Amino acid sequence: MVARAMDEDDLYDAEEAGGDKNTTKNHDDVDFDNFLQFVNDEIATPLPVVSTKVGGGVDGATGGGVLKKRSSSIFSGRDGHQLDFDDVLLVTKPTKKKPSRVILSSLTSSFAPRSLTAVMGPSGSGKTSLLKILTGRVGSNSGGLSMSGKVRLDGRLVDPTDIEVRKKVAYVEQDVSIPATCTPREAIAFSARLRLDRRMTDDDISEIVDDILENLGLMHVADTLIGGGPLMSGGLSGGEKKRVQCGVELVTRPSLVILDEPTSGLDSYSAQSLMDVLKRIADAGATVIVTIHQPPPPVVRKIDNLLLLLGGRILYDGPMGHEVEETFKSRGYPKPDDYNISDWILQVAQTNTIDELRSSGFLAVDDDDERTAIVASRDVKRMSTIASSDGSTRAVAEHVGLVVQTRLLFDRAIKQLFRDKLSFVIRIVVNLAFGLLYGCIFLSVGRSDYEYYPEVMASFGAQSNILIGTMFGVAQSSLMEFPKDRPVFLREYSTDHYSVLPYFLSKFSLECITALIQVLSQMVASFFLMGFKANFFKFLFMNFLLAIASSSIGLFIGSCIEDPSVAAELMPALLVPQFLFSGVFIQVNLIPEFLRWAQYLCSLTYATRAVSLYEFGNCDTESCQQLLNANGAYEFETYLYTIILCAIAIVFRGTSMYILKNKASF
Ligand SMILES: Nc1ncnc2c1ncn2[C@@H]1O[C@H](COP(=O)(O)OP(=O)(O)OP(=O)(O)O)[C@@H](O)[C@H]1O
Repeated sequence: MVARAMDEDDLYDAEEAGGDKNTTKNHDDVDFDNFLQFVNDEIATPLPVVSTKVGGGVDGATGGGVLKKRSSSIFSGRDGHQLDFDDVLLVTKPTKKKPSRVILSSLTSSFAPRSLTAVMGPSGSGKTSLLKILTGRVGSNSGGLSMSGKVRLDGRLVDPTDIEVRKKVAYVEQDVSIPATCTPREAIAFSARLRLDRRMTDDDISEIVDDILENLGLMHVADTLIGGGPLMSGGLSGGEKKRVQCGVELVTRPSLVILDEPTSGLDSYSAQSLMDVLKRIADAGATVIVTIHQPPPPVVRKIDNLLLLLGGRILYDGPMGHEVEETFKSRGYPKPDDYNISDWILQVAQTNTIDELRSSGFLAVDDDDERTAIVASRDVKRMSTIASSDGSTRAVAEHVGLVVQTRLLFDRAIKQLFRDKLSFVIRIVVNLAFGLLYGCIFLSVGRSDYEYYPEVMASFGAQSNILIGTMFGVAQSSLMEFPKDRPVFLREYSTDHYSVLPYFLSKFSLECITALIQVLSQMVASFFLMGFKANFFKFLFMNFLLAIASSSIGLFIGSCIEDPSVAAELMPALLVPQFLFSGVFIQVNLIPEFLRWAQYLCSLTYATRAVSLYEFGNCDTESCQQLLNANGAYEFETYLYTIILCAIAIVFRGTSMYILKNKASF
């Protein structure tokens, strides 16, 4: 394994051989120059990049000794990013009922490379909000919030919401968003294959994956389904899932790692092990920032710097350890012997009022809420520029192309379908059962000679029933499935796993397969009992197109509306009017003219017309022709109905793609 890890490092070194470190840096500079619109500054002024706090330990040699030390890909050296933020203010927008509330009060601080910084503070003090701003998940346009301030990466002003900036930051959110049907090994390997250099062999990838699994203490569950969801019992514990999410981000050897409560839900040994991994990554050169609640002493020893927040203000910003204790002691809060430091500082923060803390010298006394930070030791511990690298910066990797991205996504989706097969099997069984029911109710309606109008109407009703069943069934399942995929897509897209097109292509391919099985099961059960005259395959094809158009509508609603229950409420509003305008309940020519145009908005209209042409088009009886004319079936050629349904599917899918891309990009 060691030999493998070195091979990989050699590969990176070889990639770099063509240019020195400055080449890489200049590349970054060019990128950042495009992102300087943040708070309307036209030209970024490179700051003298400083670290205000204590840097990390020496390369790879520190840590609590919990884990086996060895040369490893995730611990190999890199250039960290200096991250500064200046006057970051986050307030809720005032409404008629609620006045504006300050969440973050003009915070200014910085995080240096080669250091592990803990962001601590009581619940609600603004830790997650700060991380969301720094990682671009909250921006100046976030609904309900107003944000201002400046963020600099390596001294250059950037817009953290810009997708290109976001891709530089490995962000592990509080909520886990890994597909439940993957194993930890598959989840990490998926991320590695898509985000690491395409020239890596499968063996290289599996070495890296093993390395991460081992270091994150996940080997014993490496091949267990992550689980979760109503139909998949068992699976990993919350803490294990969280570690998988960390592994997925650490696979790229990131230079800037931001983790929101990575140790919550972990037992103390696992928390210690994870912090040891993060410390070693910081020692390798990365800038590592974590939010954490009351870490025990062994974890505290791994932390280089502390940013302590209270009510959106900075209470302490400086080195962790002895300096924190001294600062609190000098301001009248000496730590009692039976307290550990993290418990003590949180107790002080929570049991004293802002005024008391101010009068002790903790917060600025000039009563200016927007300038409240004291920066412990800032003057004496100022360090110069970006921490130097140990010379093994990774060159920009060549990622796999769109075809491989699509294949990998499709493979994962197929596995997902098979592993979560119960819900799919239920869907098919329900379709078969309904198909049989329809078949029995409309038994042999298609075997009449359609002389009388009620015979034609019965057959038309039977066709409509099949089509409506398809429309509801497919749109519903597409809408129900999407909330599971949505957070996964948003995380993976924004962390540079793949582009939007492969995601939609793989999803579409799988949906074609599942929709076809769904439609086929219903039609096999009903079509022959009903005894239609139409060609089975033509009917099946039109029904399938309606299914695809309907699933596209489901996807569209799912991408617009985050809350699945709201989306489910909205669904009937989009589907039910289709019965009214497609001639099922009332002939189209009887609908008042000023409303008749709505028929053209309904996918069901086109499918119904095409199918009735297949069934009654060759029938010369007056009844058949009356129905076809009344419902406008002759308005277009049959092939045009096919084209229109395809166009509906494309428009709704394209719009969903656009909406999701924008959501993930923000
Ligand atoms: N979108 C929002 N709209 C309104 N208020 C918000 C929003 N996001 C966060 N807040 C408020 O900002 C405050 C800080 O929230 P935040 O999640 O950043 O705290 P935290 O320190 O991470 O808490 P915890 O440790 O419990 O996770 C809270 O009072 C929260 O209600």
